[in-house]
Amino acid sequence: MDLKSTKASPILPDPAPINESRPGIHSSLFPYSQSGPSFSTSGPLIQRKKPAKLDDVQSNDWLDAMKSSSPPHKKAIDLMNRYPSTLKSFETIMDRARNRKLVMFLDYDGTLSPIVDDPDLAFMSNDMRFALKGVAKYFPTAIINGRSRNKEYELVGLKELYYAGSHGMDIMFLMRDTLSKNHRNYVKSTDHAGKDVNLFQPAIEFLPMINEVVKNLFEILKDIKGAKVENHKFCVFVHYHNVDENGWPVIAQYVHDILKDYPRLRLTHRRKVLEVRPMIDWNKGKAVEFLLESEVRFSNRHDVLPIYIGDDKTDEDAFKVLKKRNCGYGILVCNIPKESNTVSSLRDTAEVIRIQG
Ligand SMILES: O=P(O)(O)OC[C@H]1O[C@H](O[C@H]2O[C@H](CO)[C@@H](O)[C@H](O)[C@H]2O)[C@H](O)[C@@H](O)[C@@H]1O
Repeated sequence: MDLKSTKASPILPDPAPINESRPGIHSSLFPYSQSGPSFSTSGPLIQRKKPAKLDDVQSNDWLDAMKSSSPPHKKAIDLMNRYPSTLKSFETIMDRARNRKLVMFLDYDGTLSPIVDDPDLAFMSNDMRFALKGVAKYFPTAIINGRSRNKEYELVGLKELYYAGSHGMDIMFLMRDTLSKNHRNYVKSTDHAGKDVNLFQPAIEFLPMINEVVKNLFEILKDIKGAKVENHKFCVFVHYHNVDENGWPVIAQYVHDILKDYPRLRLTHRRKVLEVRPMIDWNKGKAVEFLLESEVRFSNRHDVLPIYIGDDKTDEDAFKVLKKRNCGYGILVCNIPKESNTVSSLRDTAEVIRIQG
């Protein structure tokens, strides 16, 4: 990545006026949408009352999106024609890795730990930890996930890794004075071993706003049985895995009511999770480019072989970067057919352990 480009702000320009063609729902609730009022840090007044009508979410796509993002678990289908098993091409990958600097990127949820209904119980196995430690001994290894950086570290617990939390909006990397001087998105800090590190936080100006939203969501959803709000520093997640489907419209309306006052935050639908994050041009792919550049000075080197293993839609941004640069390998962890920018796949976390072993 061109270093100069990291100095340009990834913050998207102020949104345009409200989209009148979507009555009843604020257009900021659609990805990269355009919408009204300017940046507010004072925050809306949240009144904890049951939404009288559910017009906003019912007359729009919210409920449909919640349902279609949360289908019942499908039976595993053979993916081998579409994305052949990485286990089969592993020798080829290792051949290409000879005389090159391999750099490993991994997602956490669904990649290092199996997907479970309660996000607090998404632990990785000791076998996985052991395998990961083995990889990190020889190659720079980074975890890039939607959770907060601290949470990632708490779950993985290996000091020798790089951690990029909040979908890459909170990257910890080693000191490079040339990179870190006088930029508002760089923060000096220390890692878990007390070593000096830099943080790159492209959404740092959104922090007060996100904190307000977290507070309001906790307050308004606290009595909804099964609803869970997760604060992941630069993103917030509302899980409704354990909420009865009749309660989904109420959750949708509450979240909608809060977000309509924050046009610079966007909402995405994931499987039984609503996700709120800053509307900035930054994602896991940009985080990969950033780490490759800051840690291995990638742009001047042809001997670097990045491998990215992930299972989620958000990992596709990283797969796309590798594909566009025509370098390295994106590996999809998946046991159902879906569109992806990878060329090979692993079925589950057990296979992720195998290729690291
Ligand atoms: O980095 P990602 O792969 O995009 O995932 C980030 C999210 O991970 C967690 O949610 C996912 O795993 C949960 C535990 O297995 C599961 O319950 C949920 O359905 C998955 O979406 C985490 O809870 C979220 O806050 C993260 O955003």
